[in-house]
Amino acid sequence: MTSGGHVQDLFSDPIEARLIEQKSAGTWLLKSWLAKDRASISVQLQAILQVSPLRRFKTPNGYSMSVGSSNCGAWGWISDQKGYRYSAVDPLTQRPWPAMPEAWQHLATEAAELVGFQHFIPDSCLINCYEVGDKMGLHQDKDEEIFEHPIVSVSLGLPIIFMLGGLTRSQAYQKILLEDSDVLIWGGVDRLKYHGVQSLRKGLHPIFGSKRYNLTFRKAK
Ligand SMILES: O=C(O)CCC(=O)C(=O)O
Ligand SMILES: [Fe+2]
Repeated sequence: MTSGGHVQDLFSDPIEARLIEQKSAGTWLLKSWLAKDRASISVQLQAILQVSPLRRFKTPNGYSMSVGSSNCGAWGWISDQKGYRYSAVDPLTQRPWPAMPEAWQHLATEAAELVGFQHFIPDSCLINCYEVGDKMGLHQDKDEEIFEHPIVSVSLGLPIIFMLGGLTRSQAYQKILLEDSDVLIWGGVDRLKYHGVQSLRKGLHPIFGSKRYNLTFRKAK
């Protein structure tokens, strides 16, 4: 192998770009963390969506959410006229949500551990699919029974700007670029921070096409 080829190999290996950035007292960004897993995650994701397809949940005031959503794991986050909550049954299929792949649970547990959150065993994975123009306004994740565990959020496909705000809606937010294979973790003093994402911009990703998927791992119950 020529030395040029060797350098090329090193720098084209996405694993080389793995990096941990602390964004706030209780928030960490793991850059390119899942690059080596994304092809298998994509296959597992499509299998899950065959069983429990993406759908746009209705908010309690009757609007459709901008993103398409589904779940896997024991508990799925849902929304309808009755409010936001966790359900063991997919309201679309009237069957339990697909099981959370073991590899997914492990990656979420390991990522949390890496930044100091022990014993995080998620029982819920919300799947969101963003198409061009889709966004999510500032909100808190507060439908879980306890807030001792962090949120582990995996980004796949096209990049998006994540907004990390404060503990009140009116506080200024920092912008965090989330790219394919990044993992964002927030917990502890940041667990109830307002957050959201800005509109997805047009693009084409080699595996995920014109979309961005987000997997949000939580301990719901
Ligand atoms: O798509 C994201 O990165 C954030 C999603 C989110 O905050 C949620 O589903 O509660
Ligand atoms: Fe959220």
